Amino acid sequence: MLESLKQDVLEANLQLTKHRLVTFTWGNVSGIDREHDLVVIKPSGVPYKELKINDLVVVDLEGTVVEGTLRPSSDTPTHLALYRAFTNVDAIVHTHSPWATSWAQAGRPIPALGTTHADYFYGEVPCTRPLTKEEIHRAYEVETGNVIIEAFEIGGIDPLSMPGVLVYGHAPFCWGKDANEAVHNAVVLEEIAKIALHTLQLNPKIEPIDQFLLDKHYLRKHGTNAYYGQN
Ligand SMILES: O=C(CO)[C@@H](O)[C@H](O)COP(=O)(O)O
Repeated sequence: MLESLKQDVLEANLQLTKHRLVTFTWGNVSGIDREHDLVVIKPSGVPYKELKINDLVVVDLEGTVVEGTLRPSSDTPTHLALYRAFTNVDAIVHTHSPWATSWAQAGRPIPALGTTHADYFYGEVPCTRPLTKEEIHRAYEVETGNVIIEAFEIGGIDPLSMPGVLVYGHAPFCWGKDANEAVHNAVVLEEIAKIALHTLQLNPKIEPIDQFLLDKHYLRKHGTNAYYGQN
């Protein structure tokens, strides 16, 4: 089942190592078939170089394995929480990319310091609050999803204009309309995390870019009158 989605999710998972967003078996990519509410996700702990399409696991939104012989990613509950809450997101990627992970471990949102950032993320990339001890003990991966949802609800942030988040003390999650776009956004997040850190080292007093410049760059790619590129 879902052969086309599986192929997209497999290729996206393999892109994580190509773009050096993960080491060993860290990270994971999933995609959802919204017609059937079924999610295809990477199996837990399988080295990417050994990953095959039949290793991918299909789960429903409650996390029940519908197809597959391997255990799904340990982060599956986080992906499922996000799919339930962000209904216009159809693929999710989690990485431990070092620069974005450094911001997450520092508990700091990534400010929009330049146009590279503004082309993809409409404002600062949020960082969640820490999970409480109770949340960690009760349901770590589910609660990781819940603190992401909470950050977007409290901030009034649209997941479509902010396709990424930093989980406090952990690492980033990104998403998109398909698995390839989700990984693309994760690559950009890693780039802007690196650029932002260097920018602040060069000038600790630098302020985020003005709203009109943020608007100009974000909307030229993503607005109703977007004109960037060829299509
Ligand atoms: O965040 C973590 C561990 O901190 C996970 O991303 C693992 O790094 C990958 O887990 P699996 O998807 O292989 O279960």
